[in-house]
Amino acid sequence: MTITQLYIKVVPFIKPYRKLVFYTLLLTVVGSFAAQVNAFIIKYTVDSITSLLVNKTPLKQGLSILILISIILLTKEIIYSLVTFGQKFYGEKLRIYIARDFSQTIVEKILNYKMAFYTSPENESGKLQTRIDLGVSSLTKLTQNFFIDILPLFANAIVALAVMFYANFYVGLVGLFIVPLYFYVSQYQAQKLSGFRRSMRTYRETKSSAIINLVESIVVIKSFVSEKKEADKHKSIQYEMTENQMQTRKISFVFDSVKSFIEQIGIIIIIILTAYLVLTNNMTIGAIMFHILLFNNVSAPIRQLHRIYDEVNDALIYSEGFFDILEANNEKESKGNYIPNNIKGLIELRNVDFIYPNGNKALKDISMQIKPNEITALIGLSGAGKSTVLNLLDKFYEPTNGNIFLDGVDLKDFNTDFLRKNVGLVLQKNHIFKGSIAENILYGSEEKTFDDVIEASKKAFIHDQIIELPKGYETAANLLSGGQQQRIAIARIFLKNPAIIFLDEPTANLDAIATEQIKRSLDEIKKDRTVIIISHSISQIIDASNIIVMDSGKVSEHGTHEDLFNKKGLYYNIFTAMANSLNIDKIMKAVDE
Ligand SMILES: Nc1ncnc2c1ncn2[C@@H]1O[C@H](COP(=O)(O)OP(=O)(O)OP(=O)(O)O)[C@@H](O)[C@H]1O
Repeated sequence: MTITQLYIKVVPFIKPYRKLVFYTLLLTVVGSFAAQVNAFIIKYTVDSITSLLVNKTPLKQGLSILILISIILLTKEIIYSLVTFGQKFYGEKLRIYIARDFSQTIVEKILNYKMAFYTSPENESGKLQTRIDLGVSSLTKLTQNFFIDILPLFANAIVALAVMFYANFYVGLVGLFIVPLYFYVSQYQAQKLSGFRRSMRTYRETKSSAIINLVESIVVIKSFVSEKKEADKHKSIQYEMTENQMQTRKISFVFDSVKSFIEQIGIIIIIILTAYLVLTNNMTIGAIMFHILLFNNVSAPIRQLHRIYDEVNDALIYSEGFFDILEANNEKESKGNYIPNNIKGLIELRNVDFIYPNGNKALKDISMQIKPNEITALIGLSGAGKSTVLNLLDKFYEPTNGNIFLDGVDLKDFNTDFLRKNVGLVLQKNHIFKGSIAENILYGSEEKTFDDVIEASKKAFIHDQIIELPKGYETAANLLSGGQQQRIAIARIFLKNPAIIFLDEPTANLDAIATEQIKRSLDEIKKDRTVIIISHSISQIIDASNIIVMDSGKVSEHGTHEDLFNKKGLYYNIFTAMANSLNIDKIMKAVDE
Protein backbone atom coordinates (compact mmCIF):
# COMPACT_ATOMS: atom_id res chain seq x y z
CA MET A 1 0.00 0.00 0.00
CA THR A 2 1.27 3.51 -0.75
CA ILE A 3 0.98 6.48 1.61
CA THR A 4 -1.67 8.04 -0.63
CA GLN A 5 -3.76 4.86 -0.59
CA LEU A 6 -3.41 4.69 3.19
CA TYR A 7 -4.36 8.35 3.50
CA ILE A 8 -7.54 7.78 1.44
CA LYS A 9 -8.48 4.86 3.70
CA VAL A 10 -7.81 6.75 6.94
CA VAL A 11 -9.63 9.98 5.97
CA PRO A 12 -13.17 8.63 6.60
CA PHE A 13 -12.11 7.81 10.17
CA ILE A 14 -10.78 11.34 10.72
CA LYS A 15 -13.67 13.16 9.05
CA PRO A 16 -16.00 13.08 12.08
CA TYR A 17 -13.31 14.94 14.05
CA ARG A 18 -12.75 17.80 11.59
CA LYS A 19 -13.09 20.46 14.31
CA LEU A 20 -10.53 18.72 16.48
CA VAL A 21 -8.14 18.54 13.54
CA PHE A 22 -8.66 22.24 12.81
CA TYR A 23 -7.88 23.32 16.38
CA THR A 24 -4.84 21.05 16.49
CA LEU A 25 -3.52 22.55 13.24
CA LEU A 26 -4.20 26.10 14.39
CA LEU A 27 -2.31 25.58 17.62
CA THR A 28 0.49 23.91 15.66
CA VAL A 29 0.97 27.02 13.52
CA VAL A 30 0.95 29.34 16.56
CA GLY A 31 3.39 27.01 18.37
CA SER A 32 5.81 26.92 15.45
CA PHE A 33 6.14 30.70 15.45
CA ALA A 34 6.56 30.81 19.22
CA ALA A 35 9.32 28.19 18.94
CA GLN A 36 11.54 30.61 16.96
CA VAL A 37 11.45 33.35 19.62
CA ASN A 38 14.47 31.92 21.51
CA ALA A 39 16.74 32.30 18.50
CA PHE A 40 15.77 35.97 18.10
CA ILE A 41 16.23 36.64 21.81
CA ILE A 42 19.68 35.04 21.87
CA LYS A 43 20.73 37.10 18.88
CA TYR A 44 19.37 40.29 20.44
CA THR A 45 20.99 39.55 23.82
CA VAL A 46 24.43 38.68 22.43
CA ASP A 47 24.46 41.66 20.08
CA SER A 48 23.17 44.14 22.72
CA ILE A 49 25.59 42.95 25.40
CA THR A 50 28.50 42.96 22.94
CA SER A 51 27.75 46.55 21.97
CA LEU A 52 27.39 47.54 25.65
CA LEU A 53 30.80 45.97 26.33
CA VAL A 54 32.36 47.71 23.34
CA ASN A 55 30.91 51.09 24.34
CA LYS A 56 31.62 50.46 28.06
CA THR A 57 28.02 51.51 28.86
CA PRO A 58 26.87 51.42 32.54
CA LEU A 59 25.60 48.22 34.10
CA LYS A 60 22.15 49.75 34.63
CA GLN A 61 21.44 49.72 30.90
CA GLY A 62 22.56 46.09 30.73
CA LEU A 63 20.15 45.21 33.53
CA SER A 64 17.19 46.79 31.74
CA ILE A 65 18.02 44.64 28.67
CA LEU A 66 18.08 41.55 30.86
CA ILE A 67 14.71 42.45 32.44
CA LEU A 68 13.21 43.02 29.00
CA ILE A 69 14.39 39.69 27.58
CA SER A 70 13.31 37.85 30.76
CA ILE A 71 9.79 39.26 30.39
CA ILE A 72 9.68 38.34 26.69
CA LEU A 73 11.03 34.82 27.30
CA LEU A 74 8.65 34.23 30.21
CA THR A 75 5.62 35.43 28.22
CA LYS A 76 6.70 33.31 25.25
CA GLU A 77 7.17 30.29 27.52
CA ILE A 78 3.68 30.72 29.03
CA ILE A 79 2.10 31.03 25.57
CA TYR A 80 4.20 28.15 24.25
CA SER A 81 3.24 25.89 27.19
CA LEU A 82 -0.45 26.63 26.71
CA VAL A 83 -0.20 26.05 22.97
CA THR A 84 1.75 22.80 23.43
CA PHE A 85 -0.70 21.59 26.05
CA GLY A 86 -3.68 22.37 23.80
CA GLN A 87 -1.99 20.88 20.77
CA LYS A 88 -1.04 17.68 22.63
CA PHE A 89 -4.42 17.43 24.32
CA TYR A 90 -6.44 17.81 21.10
CA GLY A 91 -4.02 15.51 19.27
CA GLU A 92 -4.29 12.89 22.01
CA LYS A 93 -8.07 13.18 22.06
CA LEU A 94 -8.08 12.58 18.32
CA ARG A 95 -5.79 9.57 18.74
CA ILE A 96 -7.95 8.00 21.46
CA TYR A 97 -11.19 8.57 19.54
CA ILE A 98 -9.73 7.17 16.36
CA ALA A 99 -8.30 4.09 18.10
CA ARG A 100 -11.77 3.44 19.51
CA ASP A 101 -13.39 3.85 16.09
CA PHE A 102 -10.88 1.59 14.33
CA SER A 103 -11.41 -1.19 16.90
CA GLN A 104 -15.17 -0.88 16.98
CA THR A 105 -15.52 -0.73 13.19
CA ILE A 106 -13.48 -3.87 12.60
CA VAL A 107 -15.30 -5.85 15.30
CA GLU A 108 -18.68 -4.84 13.87
CA LYS A 109 -17.45 -5.77 10.41
CA ILE A 110 -16.05 -9.23 11.17
CA LEU A 111 -19.09 -10.22 13.19
CA ASN A 112 -20.99 -10.15 9.90
CA TYR A 113 -18.48 -12.26 8.02
CA LYS A 114 -19.13 -15.80 6.89
CA MET A 115 -18.14 -18.82 8.93
CA ALA A 116 -15.53 -19.60 6.26
CA PHE A 117 -13.68 -16.42 7.25
CA TYR A 118 -13.25 -17.71 10.79
CA THR A 119 -12.27 -21.24 9.83
CA SER A 120 -9.72 -20.25 7.16
CA PRO A 121 -6.14 -21.02 8.25
CA GLU A 122 -4.96 -17.44 7.71
CA ASN A 123 -7.45 -16.23 10.30
CA GLU A 124 -6.71 -18.73 13.05
CA SER A 125 -7.73 -16.96 16.26
CA GLY A 126 -4.21 -15.85 17.24
CA LYS A 127 -3.35 -14.60 13.77
CA LEU A 128 -6.59 -12.66 13.38
CA GLN A 129 -6.17 -11.06 16.78
CA THR A 130 -2.56 -10.06 16.11
CA ARG A 131 -3.46 -8.61 12.72
CA ILE A 132 -6.26 -6.55 14.21
CA ASP A 133 -4.21 -5.43 17.23
CA LEU A 134 -1.16 -4.47 15.19
CA GLY A 135 -3.35 -2.75 12.59
CA VAL A 136 -5.21 -0.67 15.17
CA SER A 137 -2.10 0.25 17.13
CA SER A 138 -0.05 1.21 14.07
CA LEU A 139 -2.87 3.25 12.56
CA THR A 140 -3.38 4.97 15.88
CA LYS A 141 0.34 5.69 16.06
CA LEU A 142 0.17 7.09 12.55
CA THR A 143 -2.55 9.52 13.63
CA GLN A 144 -0.54 10.42 16.71
CA ASN A 145 2.61 10.88 14.63
CA PHE A 146 0.85 13.15 12.24
CA PHE A 147 -1.14 15.30 14.64
CA ILE A 148 0.96 15.22 17.80
CA ASP A 149 4.53 14.63 16.63
CA ILE A 150 5.25 15.30 12.97
CA LEU A 151 3.08 18.27 12.28
CA PRO A 152 4.42 20.61 14.98
CA LEU A 153 7.98 19.51 14.29
CA PHE A 154 7.70 20.11 10.56
CA ALA A 155 5.83 23.35 11.03
CA ASN A 156 8.71 24.44 13.31
CA ALA A 157 11.23 23.33 10.70
CA ILE A 158 9.57 25.18 7.85
CA VAL A 159 9.20 28.41 9.84
CA ALA A 160 12.81 28.11 11.09
CA LEU A 161 14.07 27.55 7.54
CA ALA A 162 12.09 30.54 6.29
CA VAL A 163 13.60 32.71 9.05
CA MET A 164 17.11 31.44 8.20
CA PHE A 165 16.61 32.44 4.56
CA TYR A 166 15.22 35.79 5.62
CA ALA A 167 18.23 36.45 7.85
CA ASN A 168 20.83 35.22 5.37
CA PHE A 169 20.23 33.58 2.04
CA TYR A 170 23.44 31.48 2.04
CA VAL A 171 22.97 30.08 5.53
CA GLY A 172 19.38 29.30 4.56
CA LEU A 173 20.72 27.37 1.56
CA VAL A 174 22.86 25.16 3.84
CA GLY A 175 19.75 24.30 5.91
CA LEU A 176 17.76 23.61 2.76
CA PHE A 177 20.50 21.40 1.29
CA ILE A 178 20.61 19.12 4.33
CA VAL A 179 16.86 18.39 4.30
CA PRO A 180 16.59 16.45 0.98
CA LEU A 181 19.81 14.57 1.76
CA TYR A 182 18.34 13.43 5.04
CA PHE A 183 15.05 12.54 3.37
CA TYR A 184 16.87 10.46 0.79
CA VAL A 185 18.86 8.53 3.40
CA SER A 186 15.78 7.92 5.56
CA GLN A 187 13.79 6.69 2.59
CA TYR A 188 16.60 4.37 1.56
CA GLN A 189 16.71 3.06 5.13
CA ALA A 190 12.97 2.43 5.09
CA GLN A 191 13.23 0.57 1.78
CA LYS A 192 16.02 -1.63 3.15
CA LEU A 193 13.95 -2.42 6.24
CA SER A 194 10.56 -3.05 4.68
CA GLY A 195 11.24 -6.73 3.87
CA PHE A 196 12.35 -7.37 7.44
CA ARG A 197 9.31 -5.60 8.80
CA ARG A 198 6.98 -7.68 6.68
CA SER A 199 8.60 -10.88 7.94
CA MET A 200 8.30 -9.55 11.46
CA ARG A 201 4.55 -9.27 11.01
CA THR A 202 4.31 -12.91 9.94
CA TYR A 203 6.52 -13.99 12.85
CA ARG A 204 4.39 -12.09 15.34
CA GLU A 205 1.17 -13.60 13.96
CA THR A 206 2.61 -17.11 13.94
CA LYS A 207 4.03 -16.71 17.43
CA SER A 208 0.82 -15.56 19.05
CA SER A 209 -1.27 -18.23 17.34
CA ALA A 210 1.33 -20.80 18.40
CA ILE A 211 0.96 -19.73 22.04
CA ILE A 212 -2.83 -19.89 21.83
CA ASN A 213 -2.53 -23.38 20.32
CA LEU A 214 -0.23 -24.42 23.15
CA VAL A 215 -2.76 -23.36 25.76
CA GLU A 216 -5.60 -25.07 23.90
CA SER A 217 -3.65 -28.30 23.48
CA ILE A 218 -1.97 -28.42 26.88
CA VAL A 219 -3.78 -31.57 28.06
CA VAL A 220 -2.72 -33.56 25.00
CA ILE A 221 0.80 -32.11 25.08
CA LYS A 222 1.27 -33.12 28.69
CA SER A 223 -0.33 -36.54 28.34
CA PHE A 224 1.99 -37.34 25.42
CA VAL A 225 4.96 -35.79 27.27
CA SER A 226 5.55 -33.54 24.26
CA GLU A 227 6.67 -30.48 26.19
CA LYS A 228 10.20 -30.61 24.77
CA LYS A 229 9.01 -31.12 21.19
CA GLU A 230 6.61 -28.18 21.50
CA ALA A 231 9.30 -26.03 23.14
CA ASP A 232 11.67 -26.82 20.24
CA LYS A 233 9.01 -25.87 17.70
CA HIS A 234 8.54 -22.58 19.50
CA LYS A 235 12.29 -22.11 19.77
CA SER A 236 12.77 -22.26 16.02
CA ILE A 237 10.19 -19.48 15.45
CA GLN A 238 11.74 -17.48 18.26
CA TYR A 239 15.28 -17.84 16.87
CA GLU A 240 14.27 -16.88 13.34
CA MET A 241 12.44 -13.89 14.77
CA THR A 242 15.49 -12.84 16.79
CA GLU A 243 17.72 -13.10 13.71
CA ASN A 244 15.28 -10.91 11.82
CA GLN A 245 15.19 -8.39 14.66
CA MET A 246 18.99 -8.24 14.83
CA GLN A 247 19.20 -7.55 11.09
CA THR A 248 16.64 -4.77 11.47
CA ARG A 249 18.58 -3.19 14.31
CA LYS A 250 21.92 -3.50 12.48
CA ILE A 251 20.60 -1.73 9.39
CA SER A 252 18.93 0.93 11.54
CA PHE A 253 22.12 1.68 13.48
CA VAL A 254 24.21 2.03 10.31
CA PHE A 255 21.74 4.47 8.82
CA ASP A 256 21.38 6.38 12.11
CA SER A 257 25.13 6.99 12.16
CA VAL A 258 25.08 8.23 8.55
CA LYS A 259 22.24 10.61 9.35
CA SER A 260 23.91 11.90 12.47
CA PHE A 261 27.06 12.52 10.41
CA ILE A 262 25.11 14.51 7.82
CA GLU A 263 23.56 16.64 10.57
CA GLN A 264 26.93 17.40 12.18
CA ILE A 265 28.36 18.36 8.78
CA GLY A 266 25.46 20.82 8.46
CA ILE A 267 26.28 22.39 11.84
CA ILE A 268 30.00 22.66 10.99
CA ILE A 269 29.24 24.33 7.67
CA ILE A 270 26.92 26.82 9.39
CA ILE A 271 29.50 27.64 12.07
CA ILE A 272 32.21 28.19 9.46
CA LEU A 273 29.91 30.21 7.20
CA THR A 274 28.45 32.43 9.94
CA ALA A 275 31.91 32.97 11.51
CA TYR A 276 33.19 34.02 8.08
CA LEU A 277 30.25 36.41 7.68
CA VAL A 278 30.93 37.89 11.12
CA LEU A 279 34.60 38.35 10.29
CA THR A 280 33.69 40.05 7.01
CA ASN A 281 31.28 42.31 8.88
CA ASN A 282 28.25 40.89 7.11
CA MET A 283 26.77 39.50 10.30
CA THR A 284 26.76 40.24 14.02
CA ILE A 285 28.19 37.75 16.56
CA GLY A 286 24.67 37.08 17.86
CA ALA A 287 23.73 35.80 14.43
CA ILE A 288 26.05 32.78 14.86
CA MET A 289 24.01 31.46 17.79
CA PHE A 290 20.84 32.59 16.04
CA HIS A 291 21.54 30.42 12.99
CA ILE A 292 22.73 27.43 15.00
CA LEU A 293 19.51 27.50 17.04
CA LEU A 294 17.43 27.87 13.89
CA PHE A 295 19.30 25.01 12.22
CA ASN A 296 18.55 22.97 15.30
CA ASN A 297 14.86 23.69 14.79
CA VAL A 298 15.21 22.55 11.16
CA SER A 299 17.13 19.38 12.01
CA ALA A 300 15.08 18.33 15.08
CA PRO A 301 12.17 16.92 13.05
CA ILE A 302 14.58 15.44 10.53
CA ARG A 303 16.34 13.65 13.38
CA GLN A 304 13.00 12.03 14.14
CA LEU A 305 12.35 11.36 10.50
CA HIS A 306 13.59 7.79 10.55
CA ARG A 307 11.40 6.98 13.58
CA ILE A 308 8.44 8.53 11.83
CA TYR A 309 9.41 6.73 8.64
CA ASP A 310 9.61 3.47 10.60
CA GLU A 311 6.22 4.03 12.12
CA VAL A 312 4.65 5.13 8.85
CA ASN A 313 6.11 1.98 7.30
CA ASP A 314 4.74 -0.11 10.15
CA ALA A 315 1.40 1.53 9.53
CA LEU A 316 1.70 0.76 5.80
CA ILE A 317 2.51 -2.88 6.47
CA TYR A 318 0.23 -3.59 9.41
CA SER A 319 -2.65 -1.53 8.14
CA GLU A 320 -2.54 -3.60 4.95
CA GLY A 321 -3.62 -6.64 6.99
CA PHE A 322 -6.11 -4.52 8.91
CA PHE A 323 -7.75 -3.07 5.80
CA ASP A 324 -7.71 -6.49 4.10
CA ILE A 325 -9.95 -7.65 6.94
CA LEU A 326 -12.01 -4.47 7.08
CA GLU A 327 -12.64 -4.43 3.36
CA ALA A 328 -13.21 -8.14 2.82
CA ASN A 329 -16.69 -7.49 1.49
CA ASN A 330 -16.71 -10.87 -0.26
CA GLU A 331 -16.62 -12.39 3.23
CA LYS A 332 -19.89 -10.73 4.20
CA GLU A 333 -22.70 -13.15 4.96
CA SER A 334 -25.57 -12.93 2.51
CA LYS A 335 -28.51 -11.67 4.49
CA GLY A 336 -31.58 -12.46 2.37
CA ASN A 337 -34.89 -10.60 2.67
CA TYR A 338 -37.58 -13.22 3.03
CA ILE A 339 -39.31 -13.17 6.40
CA PRO A 340 -42.39 -15.40 6.66
CA ASN A 341 -45.07 -15.05 9.35
CA ASN A 342 -44.06 -18.39 10.75
CA ILE A 343 -41.88 -21.36 9.95
CA LYS A 344 -43.48 -24.75 9.37
CA GLY A 345 -40.23 -26.62 9.06
CA LEU A 346 -40.32 -28.52 5.75
CA ILE A 347 -36.68 -28.78 4.70
CA GLU A 348 -35.53 -30.02 1.32
CA LEU A 349 -32.02 -30.43 -0.06
CA ARG A 350 -31.83 -30.82 -3.85
CA ASN A 351 -28.63 -32.06 -5.46
CA VAL A 352 -26.45 -30.26 -2.96
CA ASP A 353 -22.67 -30.30 -3.34
CA PHE A 354 -20.49 -28.65 -0.77
CA ILE A 355 -16.77 -27.99 -0.80
CA TYR A 356 -15.12 -26.39 2.27
CA PRO A 357 -12.89 -23.38 1.52
CA ASN A 358 -9.80 -25.59 1.96
CA GLY A 359 -11.01 -27.75 -0.94
CA ASN A 360 -12.48 -30.57 1.14
CA LYS A 361 -15.46 -32.00 -0.73
CA ALA A 362 -17.80 -32.82 2.15
CA LEU A 363 -21.17 -33.28 0.38
CA LYS A 364 -21.68 -34.87 -3.03
CA ASP A 365 -24.97 -34.40 -4.82
CA ILE A 366 -27.18 -35.05 -1.83
CA SER A 367 -30.93 -34.74 -1.81
CA MET A 368 -33.16 -35.27 1.20
CA GLN A 369 -36.45 -34.21 2.64
CA ILE A 370 -37.08 -33.42 6.29
CA LYS A 371 -40.73 -33.28 7.22
CA PRO A 372 -42.10 -30.65 9.61
CA ASN A 373 -42.84 -31.61 13.20
CA GLU A 374 -40.96 -34.85 12.86
CA ILE A 375 -37.73 -36.12 14.25
CA THR A 376 -35.17 -36.95 11.61
CA ALA A 377 -31.99 -38.72 12.59
CA LEU A 378 -28.84 -38.24 10.53
CA ILE A 379 -26.52 -41.14 10.95
CA GLY A 380 -23.34 -42.32 9.34
CA LEU A 381 -19.73 -43.00 10.06
CA SER A 382 -17.40 -40.28 11.23
CA GLY A 383 -16.68 -37.73 8.49
CA ALA A 384 -19.76 -38.74 6.47
CA GLY A 385 -20.90 -35.11 6.31
CA LYS A 386 -23.66 -35.01 8.94
CA SER A 387 -22.49 -31.87 10.75
CA THR A 388 -21.84 -30.25 7.37
CA VAL A 389 -25.55 -30.65 6.51
CA LEU A 390 -26.43 -28.77 9.72
CA ASN A 391 -23.85 -26.09 8.87
CA LEU A 392 -25.62 -25.52 5.55
CA LEU A 393 -29.08 -25.55 7.10
CA ASP A 394 -28.02 -22.85 9.58
CA LYS A 395 -26.62 -20.85 6.62
CA PHE A 396 -23.14 -20.95 8.15
CA TYR A 397 -22.03 -21.96 4.67
CA GLU A 398 -23.80 -21.87 1.31
CA PRO A 399 -24.02 -24.92 -0.94
CA THR A 400 -21.42 -24.99 -3.71
CA ASN A 401 -24.09 -26.44 -6.05
CA GLY A 402 -27.75 -27.29 -5.67
CA ASN A 403 -30.38 -25.72 -3.46
CA ILE A 404 -31.83 -25.96 -0.01
CA PHE A 405 -35.47 -25.06 0.55
CA LEU A 406 -37.28 -24.25 3.77
CA ASP A 407 -41.07 -24.31 3.46
CA GLY A 408 -40.58 -24.14 -0.31
CA VAL A 409 -38.38 -21.00 -0.26
CA ASP A 410 -34.70 -21.12 -1.16
CA LEU A 411 -32.63 -20.70 2.00
CA LYS A 412 -30.53 -18.12 0.11
CA ASP A 413 -33.55 -15.81 0.05
CA PHE A 414 -34.38 -16.30 3.71
CA ASN A 415 -33.41 -13.49 6.04
CA THR A 416 -30.45 -15.03 7.84
CA ASP A 417 -31.13 -13.39 11.21
CA PHE A 418 -34.76 -14.47 11.12
CA LEU A 419 -33.76 -18.01 10.18
CA ARG A 420 -31.23 -18.31 12.99
CA LYS A 421 -33.67 -16.87 15.52
CA ASN A 422 -35.95 -19.74 14.61
CA VAL A 423 -33.35 -22.45 14.74
CA GLY A 424 -31.96 -23.91 17.95
CA LEU A 425 -28.57 -25.54 17.80
CA VAL A 426 -27.24 -27.89 20.47
CA LEU A 427 -23.77 -29.19 19.82
CA GLN A 428 -21.66 -31.91 21.33
CA LYS A 429 -19.75 -29.25 23.26
CA ASN A 430 -21.59 -26.00 23.62
CA HIS A 431 -19.90 -22.73 24.21
CA ILE A 432 -20.20 -21.29 27.66
CA PHE A 433 -19.57 -17.55 27.85
CA LYS A 434 -17.66 -15.88 30.64
CA GLY A 435 -20.33 -14.87 33.14
CA SER A 436 -22.95 -16.30 35.47
CA ILE A 437 -25.23 -19.26 34.84
CA ALA A 438 -28.22 -16.92 34.55
CA GLU A 439 -26.40 -14.77 31.96
CA ASN A 440 -25.49 -17.85 29.98
CA ILE A 441 -29.03 -19.17 29.89
CA LEU A 442 -30.34 -15.72 28.96
CA TYR A 443 -27.81 -15.35 26.12
CA GLY A 444 -29.74 -14.30 23.01
CA SER A 445 -33.05 -14.05 24.91
CA GLU A 446 -32.19 -11.14 27.19
CA GLU A 447 -35.79 -9.91 27.17
CA LYS A 448 -36.88 -12.99 29.17
CA THR A 449 -37.42 -12.86 32.96
CA PHE A 450 -35.62 -14.70 35.72
CA ASP A 451 -38.73 -16.90 36.18
CA ASP A 452 -38.36 -17.94 32.54
CA VAL A 453 -34.74 -18.85 33.27
CA ILE A 454 -35.80 -21.04 36.18
CA GLU A 455 -38.49 -22.74 34.11
CA ALA A 456 -36.03 -23.42 31.28
CA SER A 457 -33.51 -24.83 33.76
CA LYS A 458 -36.13 -27.13 35.23
CA LYS A 459 -36.95 -28.48 31.78
CA ALA A 460 -33.23 -29.04 31.17
CA PHE A 461 -33.00 -30.87 34.54
CA ILE A 462 -30.32 -28.52 35.86
CA HIS A 463 -32.34 -26.29 38.23
CA ASP A 464 -31.95 -28.55 41.29
CA GLN A 465 -28.19 -28.62 40.88
CA ILE A 466 -27.95 -24.87 40.34
CA ILE A 467 -29.82 -23.91 43.51
CA GLU A 468 -27.53 -26.13 45.56
CA LEU A 469 -24.53 -24.03 44.49
CA PRO A 470 -23.52 -21.35 47.05
CA LYS A 471 -24.16 -18.54 44.57
CA GLY A 472 -27.00 -20.30 42.73
CA TYR A 473 -27.73 -18.75 39.35
CA GLU A 474 -24.96 -16.20 39.93
CA THR A 475 -22.25 -18.90 39.91
CA ALA A 476 -19.65 -18.53 37.14
CA ALA A 477 -20.86 -20.90 34.42
CA ASN A 478 -17.38 -21.99 33.37
CA LEU A 479 -16.90 -23.63 36.78
CA LEU A 480 -19.62 -26.18 35.98
CA SER A 481 -18.82 -29.69 34.78
CA GLY A 482 -19.03 -30.54 31.08
CA GLY A 483 -22.40 -32.28 31.53
CA GLN A 484 -23.81 -29.40 33.53
CA GLN A 485 -22.61 -26.91 30.94
CA GLN A 486 -24.37 -28.97 28.29
CA ARG A 487 -27.63 -28.70 30.18
CA ILE A 488 -27.11 -24.91 30.51
CA ALA A 489 -26.93 -24.84 26.71
CA ILE A 490 -30.10 -26.90 26.47
CA ALA A 491 -31.83 -24.53 28.92
CA ARG A 492 -30.74 -21.72 26.59
CA ILE A 493 -32.62 -23.44 23.75
CA PHE A 494 -35.72 -23.94 25.92
CA LEU A 495 -35.71 -20.20 26.47
CA LYS A 496 -35.20 -19.46 22.78
CA ASN A 497 -38.08 -21.79 21.90
CA PRO A 498 -37.31 -22.14 18.17
CA ALA A 499 -39.44 -23.84 15.51
CA ILE A 500 -36.56 -25.99 14.31
CA ILE A 501 -33.98 -27.75 16.42
CA PHE A 502 -30.67 -29.24 15.33
CA LEU A 503 -29.06 -31.56 17.83
CA ASP A 504 -25.52 -32.56 16.99
CA GLU A 505 -24.68 -35.40 19.40
CA PRO A 506 -26.23 -33.48 22.29
CA THR A 507 -25.70 -36.18 24.89
CA ALA A 508 -22.24 -37.28 23.86
CA ASN A 509 -20.68 -35.47 26.82
CA LEU A 510 -23.17 -36.49 29.48
CA ASP A 511 -23.15 -39.23 32.09
CA ALA A 512 -25.78 -41.97 31.93
CA ILE A 513 -28.15 -40.36 34.42
CA ALA A 514 -27.84 -36.94 32.86
CA THR A 515 -28.40 -38.51 29.43
CA GLU A 516 -31.56 -40.16 30.71
CA GLN A 517 -32.80 -36.91 32.23
CA ILE A 518 -31.95 -34.96 29.13
CA LYS A 519 -33.56 -37.54 26.96
CA ARG A 520 -36.83 -36.77 28.74
CA SER A 521 -36.27 -33.04 28.45
CA LEU A 522 -35.31 -33.37 24.80
CA ASP A 523 -38.48 -35.44 24.20
CA GLU A 524 -40.38 -32.51 25.66
CA ILE A 525 -38.71 -29.89 23.51
CA LYS A 526 -38.96 -32.03 20.37
CA LYS A 527 -42.76 -31.92 20.48
CA ASP A 528 -44.41 -30.02 17.60
CA ARG A 529 -41.10 -28.98 16.13
CA THR A 530 -38.91 -30.00 13.26
CA VAL A 531 -35.94 -31.80 14.74
CA ILE A 532 -32.78 -33.09 13.12
CA ILE A 533 -30.64 -35.14 15.43
CA ILE A 534 -27.18 -36.49 14.84
CA SER A 535 -26.50 -39.15 17.41
CA HIS A 536 -24.57 -42.30 18.11
CA SER A 537 -27.14 -43.26 20.75
CA ILE A 538 -29.40 -46.14 19.73
CA SER A 539 -32.28 -44.92 21.87
CA GLN A 540 -32.34 -41.55 20.19
CA ILE A 541 -32.07 -43.00 16.70
CA ILE A 542 -34.90 -45.48 17.26
CA ASP A 543 -37.16 -42.62 18.37
CA ALA A 544 -36.79 -40.83 15.05
CA SER A 545 -39.65 -41.01 12.54
CA ASN A 546 -37.23 -40.80 9.66
CA ILE A 547 -33.62 -41.90 9.43
CA ILE A 548 -31.18 -40.63 6.82
CA VAL A 549 -27.98 -42.60 6.47
CA MET A 550 -24.96 -40.80 5.08
CA ASP A 551 -21.80 -42.31 3.69
CA SER A 552 -18.77 -40.33 2.41
CA GLY A 553 -20.74 -37.17 1.71
CA LYS A 554 -23.68 -38.98 0.07
CA VAL A 555 -27.10 -40.15 1.22
CA SER A 556 -26.99 -43.92 1.05
CA GLU A 557 -30.36 -44.86 2.60
CA HIS A 558 -33.39 -43.32 4.21
CA GLY A 559 -36.57 -44.55 5.82
CA THR A 560 -37.90 -45.74 9.17
CA HIS A 561 -35.88 -47.84 11.55
CA GLU A 562 -37.82 -50.98 10.60
CA ASP A 563 -37.44 -50.43 6.83
CA LEU A 564 -33.73 -49.76 7.07
CA PHE A 565 -33.05 -52.55 9.54
CA ASN A 566 -34.76 -55.08 7.30
CA LYS A 567 -32.91 -53.78 4.29
CA LYS A 568 -29.68 -55.04 5.88
CA GLY A 569 -27.57 -52.26 4.33
CA LEU A 570 -25.28 -49.67 5.94
CA TYR A 571 -27.87 -48.74 8.58
CA TYR A 572 -28.17 -52.37 9.62
CA ASN A 573 -24.39 -52.59 9.93
CA ILE A 574 -24.06 -49.40 11.94
CA PHE A 575 -27.01 -50.26 14.14
CA THR A 576 -25.85 -53.78 14.95
CA ALA A 577 -22.31 -52.48 15.59
CA MET A 578 -23.77 -49.93 18.05
CA ALA A 579 -25.87 -52.62 19.72
CA ASN A 580 -22.93 -55.04 19.95
CA SER A 581 -20.70 -52.33 21.43
CA LEU A 582 -23.27 -52.03 24.22
CA ASN A 583 -22.85 -55.74 25.06
CA ILE A 584 -26.61 -55.97 25.45
CA ASP A 585 -26.67 -59.69 26.44
CA LYS A 586 -24.51 -59.07 29.49
CA ILE A 587 -26.36 -55.86 30.34
CA MET A 588 -29.72 -57.70 30.17
CA LYS A 589 -28.38 -60.52 32.32
CA ALA A 590 -27.11 -58.03 34.92
CA VAL A 591 -30.43 -56.17 34.93
CA ASP A 592 -32.41 -59.47 35.28
CA GLU A 593 -30.33 -60.68 38.26
N1 LIG B 1 -14.29 -26.40 8.66
C1 LIG B 1 -13.93 -27.39 7.85
N2 LIG B 1 -13.02 -27.15 6.88
C2 LIG B 1 -12.65 -28.14 6.05
N3 LIG B 1 -13.11 -29.39 6.07
C3 LIG B 1 -14.02 -29.69 7.02
C4 LIG B 1 -14.48 -28.72 7.96
N4 LIG B 1 -15.37 -29.31 8.78
C5 LIG B 1 -15.48 -30.58 8.37
N5 LIG B 1 -14.67 -30.83 7.30
C6 LIG B 1 -14.52 -32.08 6.56
O1 LIG B 1 -15.76 -32.39 5.95
C7 LIG B 1 -16.04 -33.78 6.01
C8 LIG B 1 -17.37 -34.02 6.72
O2 LIG B 1 -17.24 -33.57 8.06
P1 LIG B 1 -18.46 -33.56 9.07
O3 LIG B 1 -17.99 -32.90 10.32
O4 LIG B 1 -19.65 -32.99 8.41
O5 LIG B 1 -18.69 -35.11 9.33
P2 LIG B 1 -19.61 -35.82 10.40
O6 LIG B 1 -20.36 -36.85 9.65
O7 LIG B 1 -20.41 -34.83 11.15
O8 LIG B 1 -18.50 -36.48 11.31
P3 LIG B 1 -18.50 -36.76 12.90
O9 LIG B 1 -19.52 -37.80 13.20
O10 LIG B 1 -17.11 -37.25 13.15
O11 LIG B 1 -18.76 -35.42 13.56
C9 LIG B 1 -14.87 -34.42 6.73
O12 LIG B 1 -14.00 -34.92 5.76
C10 LIG B 1 -14.23 -33.26 7.47
O13 LIG B 1 -12.84 -33.46 7.58
